[in-house]
Amino acid sequence: MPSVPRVLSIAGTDPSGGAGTAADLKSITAAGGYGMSVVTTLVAQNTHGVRDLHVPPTDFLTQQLQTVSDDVTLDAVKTGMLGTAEIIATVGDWLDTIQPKIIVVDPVMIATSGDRLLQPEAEQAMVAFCRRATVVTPNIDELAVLTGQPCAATEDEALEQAARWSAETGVAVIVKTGHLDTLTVTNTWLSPDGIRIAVPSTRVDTTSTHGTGCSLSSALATRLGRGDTPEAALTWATGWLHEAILHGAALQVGSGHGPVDHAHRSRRLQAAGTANPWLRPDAVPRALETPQDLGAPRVPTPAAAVPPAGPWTTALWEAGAETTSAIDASDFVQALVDGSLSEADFTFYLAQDALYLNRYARSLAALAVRSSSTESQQFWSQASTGAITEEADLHRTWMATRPEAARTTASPVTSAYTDFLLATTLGEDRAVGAAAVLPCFWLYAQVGGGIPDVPADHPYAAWLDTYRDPGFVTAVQGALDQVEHELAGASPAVRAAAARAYLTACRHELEFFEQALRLEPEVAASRHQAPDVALAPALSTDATADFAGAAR
Ligand SMILES: Nc1ncnc2c1ncn2[C@@H]1O[C@H](COP(=O)(O)OP(=O)(O)OP(=O)(O)O)[C@@H](O)[C@H]1O
Ligand SMILES: Cc1ncc(COP(=O)(O)O)c(N)n1
Repeated sequence: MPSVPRVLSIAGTDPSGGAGTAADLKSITAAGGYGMSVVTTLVAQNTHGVRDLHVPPTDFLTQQLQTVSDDVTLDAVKTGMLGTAEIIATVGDWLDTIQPKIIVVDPVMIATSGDRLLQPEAEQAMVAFCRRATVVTPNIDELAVLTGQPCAATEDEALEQAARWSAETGVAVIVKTGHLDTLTVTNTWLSPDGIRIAVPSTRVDTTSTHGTGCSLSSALATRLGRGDTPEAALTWATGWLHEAILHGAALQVGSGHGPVDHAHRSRRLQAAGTANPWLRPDAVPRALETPQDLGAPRVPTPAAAVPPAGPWTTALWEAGAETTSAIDASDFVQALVDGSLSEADFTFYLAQDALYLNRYARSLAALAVRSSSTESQQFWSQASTGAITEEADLHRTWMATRPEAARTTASPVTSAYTDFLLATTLGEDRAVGAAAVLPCFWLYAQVGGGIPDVPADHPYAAWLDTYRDPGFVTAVQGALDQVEHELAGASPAVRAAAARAYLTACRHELEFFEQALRLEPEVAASRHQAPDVALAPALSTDATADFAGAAR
């Protein structure tokens, strides 16, 4: 199996780039595959709808298909808009000859705009075509046509329809609840033997959903084609698409139902991977005589959940506003708060947090050693004890049942942050060290202050409560008092170094939060290699139980 799966999309076109072949190629690329494209129908459409269709001669479709398969080994094939019974028959014959290992069929019938993309008289041919698939991805209306049932009004009804059809045909089905009026959109993999793998995500309030079905099926085909298990493939595809939908509107493409941002994740990773220094050389002057020397805030300053302790910490808060706002708006924090963060991502985050806290506690102890007053020594010592106690709590509660998380080692992002903290608290002036440890206190309290009350069944309710703990807020106030005092008494040059350390630590915080979203589920994939044939029936109940606890 090559590491880059070779995936062929067989679909219609969308010159505005949101659906069809364009969406498929972008999704295959985003999912880590090499995308290829055979065109069934030329569609003159944009974000408002379809204006015209042109169907090239079927002979030419056959030529396209054969030209690709004569030359390239296909790890997965995804079909989208087929349009007519003749095209369905042509693609069906070709598939029967080639017999690709993975066939994902998105039985496209009607576009979001309401335009027909499959001739009504071809519906039954499409139903029969679906029997060739490894997995089909109908929306609620397409599921009704497939099963010959009335349109399901609830998720349970849809699951029941799909389960019956799957058992009868031996083909797995993804039940998608995007078209139902539910707060959570769930994609459920249903195997013919009744096994269900449900992957929920929070519904995004947006009109940028043109091409979501095309994108999900292409990403799924790619992940299955590279050997992922059904659970790993569907989890990845759903999470990636959720992010793409969230950021679709920002593309400002068209004035109807806009596309999703297929490339959002790669753009984010590219930005995180640049070698640009975090701080501009002129971000902080060489010396700070007064707090005002730090300059006016470049962006609107969010209200601080725990107020600054005086003019110096006010100036630091204003200077760090850009990063503070970015943390609040980050996908990780949003997903943690709305509960859509996957358990694997959350477990990774907690495991890194435990490693972080251990070294953070040492940095706080270093400040205690170097303190010049008894009060200050007491404060840093108690804070250090608090951090190490919290680490022990994490191990006792969450990680005790997740041995692979307890065994993990520090990520590059965690190491960079803790190395910076230890080097600064041990090697720089005490005021600089105090400023460096402040963001961990202050920005956690900030995230906590912005969290709405969550229902008791929220998966991370207990963890979110720790952010708002009154004892923690008192500790934050104590840290602010220390930094305010240290800066007031420091030289202008040391104050400038302290401001730089504070801003650098703010940025480490942002990277620390977001790192869980940069994980690839390699470990899960390699532990659960996809079987060679008939993916879905090969899944055992034991395997499904194991998925639930699989680490990345
Ligand atoms: N508003 C939304 N919020 C979150 N996820 C969504 C939303 N709309 C769609 N999705 C995601 O996109 C997937 C496909 O969406 P949907 O159920 O609408 O399929 P579809 O009708 O086949 O798509 P298409 O619009 O391309 O025809 C869903 O299963 C879900 O993962
Ligand atoms: C060529 C082609 N294939 C599929 C769709 C469905 O996508 P949507 O329902 O989001 O418009 C489409 N509009 N065009």
